[in-house]
Amino acid sequence: MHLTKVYKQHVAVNDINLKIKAGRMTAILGPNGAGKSTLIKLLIGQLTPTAGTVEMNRTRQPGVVFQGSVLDDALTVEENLRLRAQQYRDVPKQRVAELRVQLGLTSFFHQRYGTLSEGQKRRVDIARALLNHPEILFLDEPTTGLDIQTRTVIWQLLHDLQQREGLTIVLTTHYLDEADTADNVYIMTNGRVCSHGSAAEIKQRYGRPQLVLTVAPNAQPTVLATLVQTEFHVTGNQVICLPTDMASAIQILTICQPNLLDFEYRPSSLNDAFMALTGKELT
Ligand SMILES: Nc1ncnc2c1ncn2[C@@H]1O[C@H](COP(=O)(O)OP(=O)(O)OP(=O)(O)O)[C@@H](O)[C@H]1O
Repeated sequence: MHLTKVYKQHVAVNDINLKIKAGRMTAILGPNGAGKSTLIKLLIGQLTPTAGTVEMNRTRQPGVVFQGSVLDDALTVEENLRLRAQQYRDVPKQRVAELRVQLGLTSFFHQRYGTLSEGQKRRVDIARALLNHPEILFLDEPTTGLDIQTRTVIWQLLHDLQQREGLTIVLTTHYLDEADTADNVYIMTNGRVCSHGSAAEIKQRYGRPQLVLTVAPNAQPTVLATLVQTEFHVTGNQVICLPTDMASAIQILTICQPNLLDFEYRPSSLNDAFMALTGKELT
């Protein structure tokens, strides 16, 4: 609550209130330098806040996956996991074998960690963080630097863990499509949270749907005359309208139909919301 972290003069995290819901996936979305990693480090207790407190109801230590791995390149996947398992007091013997199956590590289980692909490494890192059966798993940008297929696999795996095991997941990302599927999203810029809620709520609050009308030759004046109550701009033979909701988009289409060659309806996206909130695109 009211978490703040100041590095010398720089305020990296500025008075942030965060509520993590048990058994859900929470995404902290923001561009590079927004303060996401600092926030995660405050939540797991790796950094001491300059002000504010963290309250966590849990019995076991949380699992944490950092941006850089803590595993040994020269050891195999199995050796790494067995070694790490020994560092906890009560990890049952079969836990490593369980995670091998659950995270799909079998085909490279006896391969040295340093020789794995980035996606394979990420899976082993997640297995390592789950050795002591944590109730909550923190991941700092788990999919950054991965190709799109591998990102999808890792993302699916995290959703499965959350849904099947009831694991609470908190992760940072700068990919909008990933945040879109989380249960709860916090949008961060310059150390502050500028919006939070479900992706659908944020889109509804800040996003604007677009209706793109491709207008028949010479019909533009007629179409524009009907748009008295709608914001729009014109590019070539296209009129880009910003209706307030789907119902008003349908109304525009009904009135303009005789003068249209084509149309496209684009529902509001998290990117629109991000732009509306920050004036910048999240790239
Ligand atoms: N140890 C430190 N000393 C001074 N400034 C720091 C330190 N760590 C981070 N910062 C600064 O704090 C700000 C937030 O950094 P942080 O790593 O939390 O951002 P981020 O959102 O995680 O970015 P990225 O996506 O690039 O990891 C940045 O401006 C960064 O330069």
